[in-house]
Amino acid sequence: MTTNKSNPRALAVETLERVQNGAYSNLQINNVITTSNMSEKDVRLFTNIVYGVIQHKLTLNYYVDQLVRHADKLQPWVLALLDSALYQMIYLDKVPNRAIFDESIKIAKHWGHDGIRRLITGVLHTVGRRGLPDLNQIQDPEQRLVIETSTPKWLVEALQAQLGNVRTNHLLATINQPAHRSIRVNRHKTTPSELQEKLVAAGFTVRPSTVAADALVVSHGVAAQSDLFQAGFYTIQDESAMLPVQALPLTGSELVLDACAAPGGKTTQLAEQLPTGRVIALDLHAKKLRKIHENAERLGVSDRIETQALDARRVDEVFADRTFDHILVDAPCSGLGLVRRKPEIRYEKSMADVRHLATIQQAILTAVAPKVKVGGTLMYSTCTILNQENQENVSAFLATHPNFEPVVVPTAHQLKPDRATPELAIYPDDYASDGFFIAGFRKGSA
Ligand SMILES: C[S@@+](CC[C@H](N)C(=O)[O-])C[C@H]1O[C@@H](n2cnc3c(N)ncnc32)[C@H](O)[C@@H]1O
Repeated sequence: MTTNKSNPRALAVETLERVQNGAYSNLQINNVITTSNMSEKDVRLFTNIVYGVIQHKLTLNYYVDQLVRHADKLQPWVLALLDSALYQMIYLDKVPNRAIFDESIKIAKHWGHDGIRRLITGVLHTVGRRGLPDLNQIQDPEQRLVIETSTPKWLVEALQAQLGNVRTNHLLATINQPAHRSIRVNRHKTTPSELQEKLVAAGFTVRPSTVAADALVVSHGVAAQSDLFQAGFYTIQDESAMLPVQALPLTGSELVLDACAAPGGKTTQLAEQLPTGRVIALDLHAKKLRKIHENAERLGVSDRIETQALDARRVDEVFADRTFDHILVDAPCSGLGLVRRKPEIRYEKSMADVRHLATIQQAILTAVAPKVKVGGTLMYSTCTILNQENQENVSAFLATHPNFEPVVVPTAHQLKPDRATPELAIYPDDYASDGFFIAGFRKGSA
């Protein structure tokens, strides 16, 4: 199938087909944008259609099932075309139906045979005349929530059990809103107010974060394309992801283990605060370590970082007990807190994955615990929002490690005071950041 490189709708259908076949949406989107010759306005439409269809996938599938007999037999590209046309009709107020009809039918004609053109024309005209199938026909309230919010049943049930129905409804009603775009100020080179001034002078709109002390929130401007980024004045990182390092009591000369470190967002954050200290950064995958070096070079802190490919569950083979002043375990996790940025993540995981990851997380915590010096801190974090990978791991760790006690996670400057608890769970609808979880443990004795 060949696509005109400047047609945002055709490129969106092609991209959606690839995502249906297992490709990552953010990588595909970046790839298409860099190789296409779309205008800025068309890039926005293309991105909006791809993310929008993925965000509303279960809702759109429901409509297609109601509107097309044997929808399960449709070829992936035909389904992607129907989904993207319906998405535009339902969710994009500013795009006239005429344009959606004409463009979709043109794509159907270009790629398909006449039967497909007739199918697409028929479906779009039916919706134009009679409106959409009514979601209230779905009798079971839980199934209705699954379809309305496009969230798999297992995840709806897990959230309801954890948060209750009211909070779950609020969270699911907001997961398709955009997350803040934020950057972390490189304290090794500048200060938040100085960088803010420089960015404003370069045409950006930025404000200090209410979540993390070293974060600025960018509402206008492409942070990854600025000369200030290339010169290492900041790194791109979510506000909530800055909190685990911010919560460590660093004085500047410590030896810190970052047990699950690539691509190095937190390794470099640690290094920026250790002028006379050192970070040992581990990752299971050797090829990911290169990214840590690239980031550290750009930020000017590479001489404070040592990397090593190692399974964190095997630290005992390499390091003596009580080697590190502090240890950070930013664990491999299901990543459900990133749902605003990676909308497909909710369809890719299952409760079995969550439980499997929880066993790995516990094994990592157990393996690294002896390597913390007495009086040092073991900081645990994930970018997920389910208790199974968070609070349940904390309870299991404390139950089996009586020599550790929970420490209050002193968070951001303006977080709600009632959040100053031993554990900090941030949900995506709290501050429009990624969902994150942080818990700290201080070692009281060997
Ligand atoms: C959540 S990511 C870390 C993100 C990183 N801390 C940052 O801030 O940029 C988890 C990382 O753990 C690594 N990983 C997975 N299993 C591991 C293990 N058993 N030991 C060490 N690293 C592991 C993954 O390759 C992945 O890079």
